[in-house]
Amino acid sequence: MKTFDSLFAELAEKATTRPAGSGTVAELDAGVHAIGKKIVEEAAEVWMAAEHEGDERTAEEISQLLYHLQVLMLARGLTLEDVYTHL
Ligand SMILES: N=c1c2ncn([C@@H]3O[C@H](COP(=O)(O)OP(=O)(O)OP(=O)(O)O)[C@@H](O)[C@H]3O)c2ncn1[C@@H]1O[C@H](COP(=O)(O)O)[C@@H](O)[C@H]1O
Repeated sequence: MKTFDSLFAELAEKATTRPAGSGTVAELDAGVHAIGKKIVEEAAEVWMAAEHEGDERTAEEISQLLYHLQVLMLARGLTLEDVYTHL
């Protein structure tokens, strides 16, 4: 099972090697503005799932939000440590 840290390592590797067909690479190429819009969209889906759907759907939406947050971190050149220092 992936963790937040292992997913970040995987995405950082993809950002460097840029494999064909990677959604992460496509999202990075779309830029911070597009990624930010995706984060807002996913955050709303988390909210709606938590209020109106079950635990499984809510967990799935949260995972997607975490993914897009990590892509934004990579787009900005932020590391996990940069974020963890504020926790
Ligand atoms: N965890 C995720 C992940 N969560 C969300 N997403 C992307 O976010 C989209 C979800 O957006 P939506 O909520 O709008 O769902 P949707 O409407 O069904 O999808 P779209 O119409 O937006 O494509 C998915 O289609 C994926 O493109 C993710 N894409 C990738 N990952 C992980 O990242 C790894 C690397 O992915 P690639 O870069 O594509 O190889 C994968 O192995 C996965 O583990």
